[in-house]
Amino acid sequence: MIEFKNVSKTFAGQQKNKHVKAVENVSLNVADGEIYGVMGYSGAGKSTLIRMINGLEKPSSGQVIVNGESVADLSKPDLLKLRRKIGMIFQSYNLLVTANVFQNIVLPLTLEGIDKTEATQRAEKYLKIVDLWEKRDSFPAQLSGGQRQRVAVARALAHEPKILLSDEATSALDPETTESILSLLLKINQELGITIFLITHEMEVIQRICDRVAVLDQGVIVEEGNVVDVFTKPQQEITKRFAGVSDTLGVPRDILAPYQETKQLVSLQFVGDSANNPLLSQLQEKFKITPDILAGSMGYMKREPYGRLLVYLKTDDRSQYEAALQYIRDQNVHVEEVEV
Ligand SMILES: Nc1ncnc2c1ncn2[C@@H]1O[C@H](COP(=O)(O)OP(=O)(O)OP(=O)(O)O)[C@@H](O)[C@H]1O
Repeated sequence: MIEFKNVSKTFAGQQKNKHVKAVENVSLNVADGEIYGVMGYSGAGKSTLIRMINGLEKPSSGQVIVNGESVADLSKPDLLKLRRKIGMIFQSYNLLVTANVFQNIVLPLTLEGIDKTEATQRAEKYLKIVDLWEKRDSFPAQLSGGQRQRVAVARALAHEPKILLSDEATSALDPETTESILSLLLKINQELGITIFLITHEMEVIQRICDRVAVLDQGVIVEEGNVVDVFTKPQQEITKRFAGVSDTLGVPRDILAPYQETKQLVSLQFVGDSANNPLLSQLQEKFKITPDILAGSMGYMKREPYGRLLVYLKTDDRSQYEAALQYIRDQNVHVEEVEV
């Protein structure tokens, strides 16, 4: 549905002959119905990348192909048609402040030439989907950040797009509101079949809703794949930083130092069914190991339960320890020894 073929984008810099390579030789494929996330720190090139999908930026080389058509080669009218099939939401919502919620949806539709009855019906339908029908007469200033983003989502959906682009849509929201917007995006993807392409610097966003992820560093994709694989077995340093795998789940290193002597401090990651296994009590039973839990977290990776634990595997018998590690791996739990 969306394909980047060896795409690079270079901007002229402020000084003569100083060019900025915002995106470099990016190739990726987003399938119909997928939620695809691009993650990277500020300045990595995420905005440039997403803006090439709806032709707001043109590649310096390579091609961005949407629905089989090269975006940069489209005529003006065809580009406009394509943009109608692509909705976009932003961190800053971009609502009309002088219009109420209902008008915020209806006005852009009528400007596009859709008749008033149809526009009104769509506004009602999509405001109900985002659960804001009761707020239809309110103005943006009277809404919370999460509600404003819901209006923006309804406005995008009212154009009945096949693709929704999300540019840091939850970055300005608190964790609870972020969760409600992310579950809305999941619902839209599943119930309306809309393909979602999002950019973010928040790992939680990727983990919660994306099927696949690309990690962008200085314009280059350094790692790409299924979200569970990328986060449980990150290859690149930057991905590890995002995933916090080599991390100690926030436990200060001086607290961990005494555990480090025996080198039996491990981090465990459980996904899906393995999250429900009583693994630690099995270690005790089978290997006479006393696990000391130093930190832990539990959440979801998309719909799968996902847990992490930082555990000290207490035993004087090194061979039992090694056997326990193997046993943990056999239970499909990802285990890594932690260096403090
Ligand atoms: N129009 C432009 N002219 C010159 N340089 C630009 C332009 N747009 C982006 N850049 C540069 O390209 C690089 C990538 O910027 P981009 O905005 O795509 O990154 P980003 O990952 O979206 O960052 P952020 O999360 O901070 O928005 C940066 O070095 C930026 O300064």
